Amino acid sequence: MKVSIIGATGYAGAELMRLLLNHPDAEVVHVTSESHTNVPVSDVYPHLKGIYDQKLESLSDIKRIGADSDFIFIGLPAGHAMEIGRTLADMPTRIIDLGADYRFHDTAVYEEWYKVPHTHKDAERVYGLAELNRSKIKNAKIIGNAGCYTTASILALAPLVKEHLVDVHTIVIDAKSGVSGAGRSAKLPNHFPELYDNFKAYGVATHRHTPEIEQALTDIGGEKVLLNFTPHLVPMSRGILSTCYAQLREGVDEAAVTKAYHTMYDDEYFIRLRGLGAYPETKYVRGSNFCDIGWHIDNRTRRVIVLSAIDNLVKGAAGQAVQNFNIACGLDEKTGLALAPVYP
Ligand SMILES: NC(=O)C1=CN([C@@H]2O[C@H](COP(=O)(O)OP(=O)(O)OC[C@H]3O[C@@H](n4cnc5c(N)ncnc54)[C@H](OP(=O)(O)O)[C@@H]3O)[C@@H](O)[C@H]2O)C=CC1
Ligand SMILES: CC(=O)N[C@@H](CCC(=O)OP(=O)(O)O)C(=O)O
Repeated sequence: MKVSIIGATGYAGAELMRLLLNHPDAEVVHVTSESHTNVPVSDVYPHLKGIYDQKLESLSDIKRIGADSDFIFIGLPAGHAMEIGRTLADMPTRIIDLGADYRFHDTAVYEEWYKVPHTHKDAERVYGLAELNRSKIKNAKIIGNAGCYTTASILALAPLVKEHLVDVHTIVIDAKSGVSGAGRSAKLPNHFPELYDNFKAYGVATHRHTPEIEQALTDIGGEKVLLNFTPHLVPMSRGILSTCYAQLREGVDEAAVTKAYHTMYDDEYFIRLRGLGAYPETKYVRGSNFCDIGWHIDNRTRRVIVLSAIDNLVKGAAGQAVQNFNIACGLDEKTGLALAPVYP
């Protein structure tokens, strides 16, 4: 398969290159950047020297790049992928967007939270969270790859919501991310003295991943979900730990909770059930496509507390995109992704 990466100079793009260059069924034919056009990508990312020295191109010629690619992976800020999707709409090229443009069923929700008009409302698109949407991803023209905090949080809560074990109006998600989640461009809150030896929340009650998590959990349980989501920035480069709380429905016990996780995930290679009482850590998944999940029950408050850990750049972005690519190509989902985490 010939694949191209739009926005290859971003962190998600760089991680896509790492994974796709090692993928036995993918050939990376075009990589783009507007700020480093005509420069070898290995000048921007010296860790790729001698492995991939392809010159970066501008996306101004996206039709030619599209015509030369079976798949286009897009790693641009929100609001840019839909223009590409529209331009390539009549071509056979398939699109995997790592941003948010194609994640919502209702583009009005996107417009409300992302504050930009949606310009490709009638796009044939599917939500790209493999464990939930495999059959639709298989033949999709456009895959809206799930977000990073959202992947960790949805996977943690899905079995509880699916089996109706919790009151869906009581869900609280407290998530922590490494700073690569914010992208490569310089921003004051991510400047070393602001970040190092510090721990801070942001986006309280306003973060854009809130409606995405609500949409997926509503789809799974069939009951409208409204929840609280609070993200935090941690002074590490990669990783997300999501701590999710919900009130158990009457009569639900430890055994029912544990059974729900095993029923949903026992056959999922990338979900590692660490079990009741376990403490997943970001370091146990670093550089890999795994999502580790552990659950706890507080019998005093009748709350279930679920912990999930992912690498934001892998299962939260590029790895998930490659998993979706594998499904869309009819390949084994693990192709190019059977990587042990980097430890320590
Ligand atoms: N980082 C993460 O953990 C995750 C990121 N994502 C999503 O992936 C996408 C990329 O994120 P990330 O890699 O972190 O972002 P970065 O900021 O690191 O990279 C952004 C990329 O987009 C390009 N770009 C920026 N502005 C424009 C523009 N106006 N027109 C064309 N190209 C532009 C940049 O290229 P250049 O400046 O060289 O032209 C660069 O290649 C986003 O939608 C993000 O939400 C999803 C999940 C996790
Ligand atoms: C730490 C940090 O800043 N994280 C980003 C995560 C969002 C992101 O990268 O976008 P996706 O929606 O494509 O996952 C943020 O909070 O905006």
